[in-house]
Amino acid sequence: MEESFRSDSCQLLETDGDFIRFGHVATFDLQLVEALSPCDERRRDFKMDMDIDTGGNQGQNPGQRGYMAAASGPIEVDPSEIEFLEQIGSGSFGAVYAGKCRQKDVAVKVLAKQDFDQKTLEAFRHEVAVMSKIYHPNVNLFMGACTVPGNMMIVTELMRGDLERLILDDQVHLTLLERMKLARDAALGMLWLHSSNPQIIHRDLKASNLLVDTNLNCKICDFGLSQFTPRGKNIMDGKEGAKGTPLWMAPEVMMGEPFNEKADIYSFGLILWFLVTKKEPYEEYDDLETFTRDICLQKVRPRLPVDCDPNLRDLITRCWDQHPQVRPRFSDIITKIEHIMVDLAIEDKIGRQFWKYYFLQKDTVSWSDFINAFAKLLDLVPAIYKNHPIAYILQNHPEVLEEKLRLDIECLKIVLADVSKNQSEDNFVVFSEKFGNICNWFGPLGLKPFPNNQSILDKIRLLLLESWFHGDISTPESELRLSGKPEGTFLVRFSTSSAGCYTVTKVSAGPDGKPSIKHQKIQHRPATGVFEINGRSYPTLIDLIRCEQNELRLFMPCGGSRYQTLFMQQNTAGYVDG
Ligand SMILES: Nc1ncnc2c1ncn2[C@@H]1O[C@H](COP(=O)(O)OP(=O)(O)OP(=O)(O)O)[C@@H](O)[C@H]1O
Repeated sequence: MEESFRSDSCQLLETDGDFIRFGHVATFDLQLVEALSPCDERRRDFKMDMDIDTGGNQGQNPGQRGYMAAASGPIEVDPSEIEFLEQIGSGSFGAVYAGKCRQKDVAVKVLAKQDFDQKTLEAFRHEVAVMSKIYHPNVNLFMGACTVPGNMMIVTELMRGDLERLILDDQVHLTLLERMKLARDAALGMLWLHSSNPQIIHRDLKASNLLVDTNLNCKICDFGLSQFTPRGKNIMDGKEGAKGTPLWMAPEVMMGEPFNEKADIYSFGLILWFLVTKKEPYEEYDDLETFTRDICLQKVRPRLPVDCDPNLRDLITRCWDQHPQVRPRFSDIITKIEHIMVDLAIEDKIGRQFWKYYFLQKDTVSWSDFINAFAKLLDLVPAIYKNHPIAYILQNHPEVLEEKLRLDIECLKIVLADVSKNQSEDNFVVFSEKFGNICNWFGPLGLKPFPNNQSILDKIRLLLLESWFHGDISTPESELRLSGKPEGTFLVRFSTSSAGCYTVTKVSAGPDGKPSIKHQKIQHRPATGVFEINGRSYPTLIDLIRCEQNELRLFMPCGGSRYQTLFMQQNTAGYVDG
């Protein structure tokens, strides 16, 4: 039963083999070449390219080494230039190896079938030429190919692995936000393919065809080659699971009906479901006939978890809708995912709106871009300098800003900004998620006139002034700072496990009378701003510590908070009460 389920699927994979019309490549180049000046070197190159694309390969013997070298397709790679290392995957197409080519780490796909007839061979070469013209950061980089029968292989950039393995790996823990970022990357790559001329429909979009690099960037692979899938090679061994089966395939494709790029959108809906649930779709099916009937006629779809974000739920259900015309385009999907990503990163209502308004497409922004926008939101810049970005004023005319405001901004920067890995302009960046955390810890974010006359910046500055506040240190670090200190020494830090909460860590007497270090959570409801410990609530964290010091036996602040250096050179006396 299992066998027929899988082997039948390969017939379904081959319903339509000519969605890319090869002549388009030449037409496209012709338009470009006309735009070039007659003496432009590229004109000559394009001419050669066209000769090849239109079959004018005079003097070249197809099938000989050198055929592709003249085309504008991928660089022809001689098999002797490839050093094969270990096998890293296998698919219907053949085996994939990690390797080295011209001293660069690469992935090499060796075609299982090497004895194509002449027509298929030509089609394969054209296909490879089209693929080699796709350059997008979310499309696996095509580097070269060997198109000589007997040694047919494709060389691409080497990635860390595929999305399926990554998500199903128990050792890897990615937040839903990180998983949505992967989805957005994939959608960006797919939008590029769908918008290409000729349009490229993937037709075999699934988690194992999405590759992930060490920085968790996701890239599309294996597009445009599915018509070269050898019949009968879709049968997977038990270990590989249900790859190459119709699991991810749109109903219209399964039924052999005409289809368009919306078939990829259906598959993408399943990928989103996979990212949400971290489960293979349709694990309960092992019979193709039942499966096809249920998906195509009964419109069965995988079950979404009850706690799934409603916007994500809506997006997924529209993607896998039975009717292709109802399914959104990748451009809409990307915008929807971006909204969902901001919603996941930032709970605070105003914080969310702010980030969507200024930075919807970004999950990281430079500190100067952030503070310029944030200053506008909080109306921080004095009226006469309204048209100047605050980052510019801070750098060039700091004297025009009140000293208190400058200190406020320093305080915000120290809790919010991270050192940029990419050396951005000012070396500091702000992550949407960190901004969301700051809103949770110090929010809710109010606008002018500020509630209780305190802006979020006032709240941050006042807390950082307290020598017991150590902010973003880990549990082991807090224990290290308190070790050997007398009973009653304490510090307060951000909770690492509960959004918006804090932890008080103190030295107290253990059961044997010896000092031991204890951690206790301070609940904080970001929406109301109330702080709670042992059932008692306070309007601020400072009030809580002041009022609870006897009850909790908090007698001596632990030194060493990095924030204290901010106040050393400042005359902070006037700012203590806001
Ligand atoms: N560039 C690459 N870098 C790292 N791993 C890769 C690369 N290309 C492919 N792989 C690995 O090899 C596996 C097989 O790749 P391939 O694209 O040939 O098959 P598939 O898409 O998984 O299956 P099928 O061909 O049946 O659709 C991928 O799932 C991935 O784990």
